[in-house]
Amino acid sequence: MTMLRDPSIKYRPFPQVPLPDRQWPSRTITAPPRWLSTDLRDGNQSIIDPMDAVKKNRFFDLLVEIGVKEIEVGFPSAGATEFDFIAGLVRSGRVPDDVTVQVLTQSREDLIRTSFESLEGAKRAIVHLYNAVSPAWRDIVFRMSKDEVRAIAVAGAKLMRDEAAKRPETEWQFQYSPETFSTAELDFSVSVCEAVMEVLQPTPEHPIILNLPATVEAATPNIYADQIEYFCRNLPGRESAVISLHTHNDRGTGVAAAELGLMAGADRVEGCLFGNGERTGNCCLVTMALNLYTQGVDPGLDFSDLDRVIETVEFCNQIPVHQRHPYGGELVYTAFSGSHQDAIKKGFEAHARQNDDLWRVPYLPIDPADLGRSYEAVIRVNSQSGKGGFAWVLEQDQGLKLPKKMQADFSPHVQRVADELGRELNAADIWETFRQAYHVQTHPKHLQLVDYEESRAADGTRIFTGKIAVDGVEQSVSGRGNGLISSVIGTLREAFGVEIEVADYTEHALGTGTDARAAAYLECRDANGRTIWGCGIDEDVATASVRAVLSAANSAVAR
Ligand SMILES: CC(=O)SCCNC(=O)CCNC(=O)[C@H](O)C(C)(C)COP(=O)(O)OP(=O)(O)OC[C@H]1O[C@@H](n2cnc3c(N)ncnc32)[C@H](O)[C@@H]1OP(=O)(O)O
Ligand SMILES: CC(C)C(=O)C(=O)O
Repeated sequence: MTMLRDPSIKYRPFPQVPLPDRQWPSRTITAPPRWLSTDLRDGNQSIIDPMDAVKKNRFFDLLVEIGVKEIEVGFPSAGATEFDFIAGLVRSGRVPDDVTVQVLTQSREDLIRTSFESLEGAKRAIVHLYNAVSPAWRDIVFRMSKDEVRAIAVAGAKLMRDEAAKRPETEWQFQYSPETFSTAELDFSVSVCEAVMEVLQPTPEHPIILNLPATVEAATPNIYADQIEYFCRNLPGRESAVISLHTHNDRGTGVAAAELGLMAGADRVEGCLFGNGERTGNCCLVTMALNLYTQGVDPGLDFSDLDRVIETVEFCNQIPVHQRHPYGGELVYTAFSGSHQDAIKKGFEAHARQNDDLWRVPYLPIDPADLGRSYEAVIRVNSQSGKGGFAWVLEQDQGLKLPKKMQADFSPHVQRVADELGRELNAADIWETFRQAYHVQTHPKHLQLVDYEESRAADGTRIFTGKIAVDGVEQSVSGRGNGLISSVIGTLREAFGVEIEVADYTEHALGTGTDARAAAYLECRDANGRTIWGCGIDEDVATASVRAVLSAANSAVAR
């Protein structure tokens, strides 16, 4: 086999656009575009098994629910499934008044006629005509000159005009795509579109949609933006055209190209949910819309229950949404690594304290709750995790707020278990590790709080009585007020010879109202001066405190 020394010699750099005074780089997007979903057309034509009517109907309903107002529902001349679905839909009365359906046709006579027939009876519809215009398609696919290719577009436009005139009961809009626009000569694309406009006579009140596809993405997104700005500046009658973008993702920048294209003057964006579409897909409408959302621009599309959207899209396309897909992927709000967890946990705490709604949580570009995601899975623990990780999980799962020093004490326990298991630790694993490390609750072999009662003296001081057991041998304890902890410790020392001394004590509430409980943490020293921790979780502070003493005592006994 002959090997090329440098295979890249097969390729050439994409030429620059002659636009030295380009304006788009200094613009910002301040309003959403008109959105068109082509899930049921470009998306559908790219999947292994195109959708049947059940799937198409379900997808259509989803698009209506999330607020898409222009929906390309198919390619009527592709076959009976497509035709029947489209004809059935427009006649079913299921197209809301504020939604316009669109169909695509090649610029071929029989296909255009079939497309109009499929829309018979529609209140309003867009017929979308296309033919490829760039050199490779002219030379290789059509073997035609520029004039001949322009003539294909003009002939199609004339037929569209005439077919529409036969059906005045429908409010028609015309869309023309110079397919392969981004790899064609710009002046030629302008001239073809101009010729189509001459036939269809659009006005500012009744504009044509000129859709400028990056049919195959072949350059960096700034080049596409230059092409859009150039086209907008050089199209005669620009005010009578809605400029639409239709990007593909062959270089992985389909969304970026559409964003820059909007900055360059476009009005409308075509794409698919989660970037389905030919080859590497189309511009992802979810990503693009939520990118706007995170800049404070309401995209006008509702993704507040994103998991339901994903469920329908996956069912209809039979393609899973990647776990790392922007905004929607299962893992995109999850931090496993220690420093990320630490920052996110601090971010959530700061967010809870601040007075405004401004979202400023490190590592999370959007509030998962805005998309219907809960915070629970944001931080997950494995061997790459740090203190912030398990502290967050314990707080979310058990309501426990571990003091910082106790987090440091618990950390090696979690690390050991994560290394031993070699997998992610779930909340139950962490809680079990915690229970074992601090003898939380009781263990048959250890000390137990058997009985506990609390009352108030006339001056309000707490009075308590109870029993402690070791291996079933019970011992009474009692105390008053702040002497509670020391009196239990005294009882333990006398009855069982357990030596512990309190170094520090913290408590916090775990709930409110009838669910109110408390957690208490003791930092203690055992007889050898080593630090041990006690932790009690209970229905009130006093009980939690006693349990904390017992758990510390259990640790001391265990040593
Ligand atoms: C970029 C895009 O995504 S465009 C959308 C593409 N989507 C689809 O093609 C899905 C639906 N398509 C279909 O079901 C079929 O292609 C049909 C029914 C429309 C047409 O099928 P066929 O008649 O077998 O034609 P086929 O699809 O092979 O197209 C090839 C012919 O169309 C011509 N053609 C291709 N594009 C165009 C165009 N935009 N305008 C005019 N002619 C075109 C080709 O030159 C070729 O002509 P030739 O046979 O004289 O060489
Ligand atoms: C028909 C056009 C809009 C298309 O799908 C493309 O060029 O990718």
